[in-house]
Amino acid sequence: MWKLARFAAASNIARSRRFSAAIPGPCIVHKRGADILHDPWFNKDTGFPLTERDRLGLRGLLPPRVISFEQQYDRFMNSFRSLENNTQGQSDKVVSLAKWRILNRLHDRNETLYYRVLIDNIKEFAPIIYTPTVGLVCQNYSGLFRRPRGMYFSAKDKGEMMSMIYNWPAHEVDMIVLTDGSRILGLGDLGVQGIGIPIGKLDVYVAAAGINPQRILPVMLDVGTNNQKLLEDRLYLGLRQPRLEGEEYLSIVDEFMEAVHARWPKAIVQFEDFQMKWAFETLERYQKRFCMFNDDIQGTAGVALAGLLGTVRAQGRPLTDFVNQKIVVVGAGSAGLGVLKMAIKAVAKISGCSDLAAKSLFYLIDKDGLVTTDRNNLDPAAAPFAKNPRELEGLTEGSSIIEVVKKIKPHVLLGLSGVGGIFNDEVLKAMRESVSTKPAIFAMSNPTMNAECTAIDAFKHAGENIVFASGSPFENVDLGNGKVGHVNQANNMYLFPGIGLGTLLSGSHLITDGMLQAAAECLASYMAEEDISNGVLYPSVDSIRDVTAEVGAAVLRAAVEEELAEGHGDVGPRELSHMSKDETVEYVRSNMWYPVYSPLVHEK
Ligand SMILES: NC(=O)C1=CN([C@@H]2O[C@H](COP(=O)(O)OP(=O)(O)OC[C@H]3O[C@@H](n4cnc5c(N)ncnc54)[C@H](O)[C@@H]3O)[C@@H](O)[C@H]2O)C=CC1
Ligand SMILES: CC(=O)C(=O)O
Ligand SMILES: [Mg+2]
Repeated sequence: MWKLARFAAASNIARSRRFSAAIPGPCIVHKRGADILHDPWFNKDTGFPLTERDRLGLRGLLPPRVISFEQQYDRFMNSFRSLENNTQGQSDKVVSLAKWRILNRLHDRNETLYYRVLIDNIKEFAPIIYTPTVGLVCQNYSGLFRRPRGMYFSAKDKGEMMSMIYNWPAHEVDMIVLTDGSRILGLGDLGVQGIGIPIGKLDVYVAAAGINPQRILPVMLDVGTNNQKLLEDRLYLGLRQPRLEGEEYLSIVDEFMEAVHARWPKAIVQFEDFQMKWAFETLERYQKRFCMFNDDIQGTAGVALAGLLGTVRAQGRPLTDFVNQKIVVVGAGSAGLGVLKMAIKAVAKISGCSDLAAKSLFYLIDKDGLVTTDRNNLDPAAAPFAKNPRELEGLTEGSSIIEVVKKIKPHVLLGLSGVGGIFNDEVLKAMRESVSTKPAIFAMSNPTMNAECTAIDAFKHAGENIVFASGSPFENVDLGNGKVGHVNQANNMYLFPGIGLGTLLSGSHLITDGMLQAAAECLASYMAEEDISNGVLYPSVDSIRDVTAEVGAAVLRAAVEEELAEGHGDVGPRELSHMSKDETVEYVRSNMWYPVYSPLVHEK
């Protein structure tokens, strides 16, 4: 399974189809006139052809000239570029929010054009609709709020959810991203303002996986907030009460999950940015009952694992050498522990060693330092990864990052702590003594200001031969003499879209460890040897649709193998099981929605 095969990089369909002449199928619309102009799904702005204006009662509601999609696209991009020029010299925050606003306005007005510009410019726009700017948007949500997007279920809705779910206007929903706002990126409890995260994640689903935007649903479960500043903010839009705890909390999530399942039994629910205790508890509670996964625990684990395997290859070593690596993980939360769980299984599988032997490679550090069995009140979730201090020469319970790095000289230093800058100059300099020929530094926390270190500092202090990855994007680093330090983006966006799409097309009712492992293996084998040896561990965000097609196919095939695939639409389980690997990739790719103006046909 863990053999590496370079998948033929398929051509970038999004680019080649940009303004393709193929005539799209008609789209039935049940409204007319101004109602269509105010519906972002159907609205074409000035792009409605004259015949359509007649058919739909739009004559006179628009200026007479018809503007082509290409012209509308260029007009938007020109406005975006002018905004960039006009905001030069202003603070990053002001510029980022201005960019988010202009994209959001388009999203609110004309979804087809919005998703087209997003797909075509994903590398440039992902940092605006996703991390890091989405973090800023969540922090400023009350002020930025103009119109609602998605659904809000609050503690006050207890007993009502089963009927409320029918308030959502779309008949079908494939993909739901759900948060309770309790751990938004590395920004902590942002209460109802965390809705920006499901919205951003689902935009990535549309751009990367071609999930039809009419069939997505961002959801906020507002059970209160423990963020005192928000509770005191007069303009805060969520419930002004402390978070529900214990059974009261779980009963709200249970009710929501039952309601979703009742209306859309096949919808996939992605849990996102829940604080650790609820992230693990809800995963445990629902994974065998509903089609769901936790992106921070499971999606992140696969992306990190692909990176760890990449670092073994970057050293010119075979994957079986994974078992000889020393890896320090800083952050024992949902993300860090998810990574450890999956990575330990992978080491054991690749090298044939026991889980215990595999565990010995990893050193776990949290806010109280090195996690050992000597710790009082050792968190049960972290306990399986705690070191026995008797086996650690020179290190003790609570040893600091710098002490651990100096002593262990790890191959990899991986941060999922949410604490900006904790890989300080001293820690990074200590990585120069790493036993690896190509030490790896993964500063995976988001958004940018919460990254454990910057890319520039990593290359400056740890040396030019490192492999570097961050959760939010950084520019590549100019090392002088024409050399460039490559910055990888190690973000779960490389996996969750494929996990969702592959599961959807398989028709599986569950998302199993096997399906998630297939996703991780696929990403791990995506990059060619030559790229890896140059420190390029992950593909460019530009090719995210290609990556997602491969990952989706891997997930689908795993579901077939586990006999969970029930098929989707006209394609049943037998047809799925007869597809070759390449045919599966093509099948997944051909099911990606692509934004074009469809002729609208009115039906009462
Ligand atoms: N790149 C990616 O794809 C992903 C990145 N993340 C990021 O990872 C971070 C953590 O997420 P979760 O694990 O869900 O959070 P969490 O709150 O569950 O865990 C944070 C962990 O960091 C530890 N920590 C806090 N201060 C520390 C310090 N000074 N030194 C060492 N450890 C410290 C805490 O003890 C805790 O174990 C967030 O910033 C999040 O944005 C999360 C998921 C995916
Ligand atoms: C990327 C992501 O899921 C996070 O930072 O929480
Ligand atoms: Mg997350």
